[in-house]
Formats: sequence, C-alpha cells, structure tokens
Amino acid sequence: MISLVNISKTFNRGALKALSGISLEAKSGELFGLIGPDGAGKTTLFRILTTLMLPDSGDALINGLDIKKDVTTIRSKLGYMPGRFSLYQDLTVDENLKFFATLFGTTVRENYAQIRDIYIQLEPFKNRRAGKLSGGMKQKLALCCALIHRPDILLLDEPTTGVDAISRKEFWEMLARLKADGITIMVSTPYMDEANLCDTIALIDQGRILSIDTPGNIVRNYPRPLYAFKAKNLYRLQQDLRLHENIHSCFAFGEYLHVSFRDESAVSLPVMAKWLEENGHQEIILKNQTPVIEDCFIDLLKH
Ligand SMILES: Nc1ncnc2c1ncn2[C@@H]1O[C@H](COP(=O)(O)OP(=O)(O)OP(=O)(O)O)[C@@H](O)[C@H]1O
Repeated sequence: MISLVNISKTFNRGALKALSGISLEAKSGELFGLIGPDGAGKTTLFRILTTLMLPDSGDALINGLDIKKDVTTIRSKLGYMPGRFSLYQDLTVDENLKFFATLFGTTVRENYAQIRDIYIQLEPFKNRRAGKLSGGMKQKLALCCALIHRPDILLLDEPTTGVDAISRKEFWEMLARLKADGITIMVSTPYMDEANLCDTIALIDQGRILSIDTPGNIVRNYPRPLYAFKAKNLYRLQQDLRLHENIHSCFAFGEYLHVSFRDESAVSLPVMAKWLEENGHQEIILKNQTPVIEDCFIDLLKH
C-alpha cells in the first residue's frame, strides 16, 4: 500500500540531511509505526507521502500511485493528521467537520458511519470552538476530520504527543478499530511503549532507518543478555558502572538501570554485587531483564 525506495531529502541547500535513503513497505490493512526521537525525519517523510513536499531523490508509491505524478488522486485517498493541531480554532467542532467534508466534495451525513464511534464522544461539545477543547478532544476532532472523506490510508504524525495517558490509550484503541475496518495506518511516535501496538515498526533516527520488523522480532533480536540494576544511590551506581571496564551499556530506565556487558563470560551477578558492595553501594538489587523496544533502539544507535 505504501512503498518507499531510497527516499532522501536535504534542507539548507544540502547542508542538513533530513532523510537519507529511506526504503520501506507498509502492507494493506497494516498498522505501521515510525518510531524515533525529535528530528528523526518523521514529519518530513509524512510531508513527502502526502505530496506536500518532493524528495530530492527516490521513489514513493501509494497504492501504486506515484507521489510525484498522481498528486490529486493520492490526496483523495489519504487522511492526514499533522503533528501540530491543524484545525480552525475559531470554528466549532461541527463547522470544522463540515469544512473538511466540503473540501473533499462530500458531506458529514454521507460518511457519518466512518466517524460515528469517535464523534459520539465529541457530540456534547459540537457547538464549542475547536480552540476551547481539551487536548484529547482536539485530537479526536482532528482524527474525525482526517477520516471524513473515507480515506484508504491514514497518516498520523505524532498524534499522541502531549496527550494524557488515558487519552493516549483511547486513541490507540480507536486506531485498532479503524485498522479492523480495513484502513491502512502509518503513525509516528516518539513514545517507545506505543511501538508494541503496531504490526510493523521502523526505528528511525537522523533520517535513517535502524531496523524494520515486527516489535516482537525486534525485541527477540536484541543481541546480548540484559540486566536491571538498582541501589540506594542510583546516580552514583550509574557513574560507577560506567567506569567498569566490561560495561557495554548502562542507562536509566525508571527506578532501575538497564545494563549489558561486553564480555558475558567474564561476569556474573554475584561477582557484580560484590564489586558494588566493595564500592560502598547499599540496597543492591541485580536481576535479569527482558529487553523492550527502547533497549533495542539504544543498542542500534550504538552501532
Ligand atoms: N522546512 C525545513 N527547513 C529546514 N530544515 C528542516 C525543515 N523541516 C525539517 N527540517 C529539519 O529536518 C530534520 C528532520 O525534521 P522532522 O520535522 O522531519 O523530524 P521529526 O522526526 O518529525 O521530529 P519533530 O517531532 O521534532 O518534528 C530536523 O533536523 C529539522 O530541523
């Protein structure tokens, strides 16, 4: 459904490489995640896919249509929710919806079934100006506006950034329902925990793809044993571990440090516990840790 081959894009007369040779495929009906930190190039990729910007090189097809040639047809098939709130703040909920429906030559009534589940939650506020909605409600309205012309593909740029935890959960539940209706979804997020909710993910940093696979496979391919370490003084624990000659990686993860070693054969948890005790640490807890996407991302970055 979405096919990118070697897409590159630079800014500032070539001085800034926003995308460097991005290739990926998202299948029909798939929920595809672009996972990466700020500045990774996610928005630039969406701008290219939505025909708002041309790549410097490479090819992109959407359902077989070329983003450079079939601009009008592609736009009618896409629903796009940009990262920043894109709706008209001075228009009410209903006026925004009607406006977007009119742009695509349709009506809210004609496609109501497509947005019903989400709109029901907005209905009590239908006469409220969009600018006066809560963050979660704004996000639901933006999703309704992106869906109102019954697109085949939904492109969502960081839809959950800055949204509270409950609204985030609800939003992903809405995406799962839209996917069940057969819509292909590409969604970007800087939140690694959301990666697990996608069928396939591309981990992206500084315009390059570090890995593309299912979240399960990415975690399974984590290349070495991982441990979680804790002590009374977590900051000093991290400082000391980073000086240890055998440490491969050591970074804070909640109330623990996630730790891996260069030479696994030269280390054991009891030996490490003793070494930490000798260095004056107290309340030491050392245990095995199953890697999560964030561990994989950091490991891939190291390479
Ligand atoms: N129009 C532009 N002109 C110059 N540089 C740009 C432009 N758009 C993006 N960039 C730069 O390209 C790089 C990728 O930006 P992009 O917005 O695509 O990343 P992102 O992953 O969406 O991150 P964010 O969440 O911060 O927007 C960044 O270094 C950004 O500053």
